[in-house]
Amino acid sequence: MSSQIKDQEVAAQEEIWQFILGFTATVVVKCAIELGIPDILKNCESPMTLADLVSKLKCPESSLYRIMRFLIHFKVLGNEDSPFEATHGKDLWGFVATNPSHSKFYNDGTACDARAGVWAVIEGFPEVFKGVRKLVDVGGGDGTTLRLIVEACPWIKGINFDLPHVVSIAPACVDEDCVAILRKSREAIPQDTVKVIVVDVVVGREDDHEFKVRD
Ligand SMILES: C[S@@+](CC[C@H](N)C(=O)[O-])C[C@H]1O[C@@H](n2cnc3c(N)ncnc32)[C@H](O)[C@@H]1O
Repeated sequence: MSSQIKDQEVAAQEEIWQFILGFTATVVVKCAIELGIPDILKNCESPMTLADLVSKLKCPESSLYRIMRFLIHFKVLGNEDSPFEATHGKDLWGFVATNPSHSKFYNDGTACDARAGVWAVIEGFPEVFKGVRKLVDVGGGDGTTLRLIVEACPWIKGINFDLPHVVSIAPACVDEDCVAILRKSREAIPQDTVKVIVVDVVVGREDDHEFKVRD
């Protein structure tokens, strides 16, 4: 089956599911209003946890969790500022830049995640690395992902691109580079010899129904 026909079939399936389950949003919002959730949140004096809401409404926690997740995901409820920014007065990257211990904690966590997950890409999709001579890991943290890839594919030259406070303490076995080189390389290198490899979890996007590898 051609990928175009497959995409059309997936789109058609999504449309059918939309017809079948399209009533869900209306029902969840009705349920939230009947429970009085918007009023409770509007009138509370300090931030409420899910447990606070459960004890106030005497609802099963798992059901209330699903209702709240739905309302927040579809932006029926929510703040303009992220909770993190509201608490710390800056975004996560600004915060870790001035908190070295938190930065290390964060980098060690993402490195741990990379050690567990990057093999799925190296072993599951080895073809994406064929013909790649230089690989820039954008937001590559302490370089763990890049190091594993370069070890498995020694023909690749790795460039770890991240914020100065992260790159400055990353182990030195990967090359470091700067924003200008990254921007220029995208313009300068011929399209047929460049691959941008994105490995991430995508939530709430039209094409989030499949795990895709894109060049
Ligand atoms: C979720 S972590 C990913 C870490 C790594 N790629 C991995 O999978 O283990 C996102 C990374 O993006 C970096 N980052 C955030 N803003 C950035 C920016 N403006 N320029 C470069 N890197 C940035 C952070 O420092 C962090 O290391």
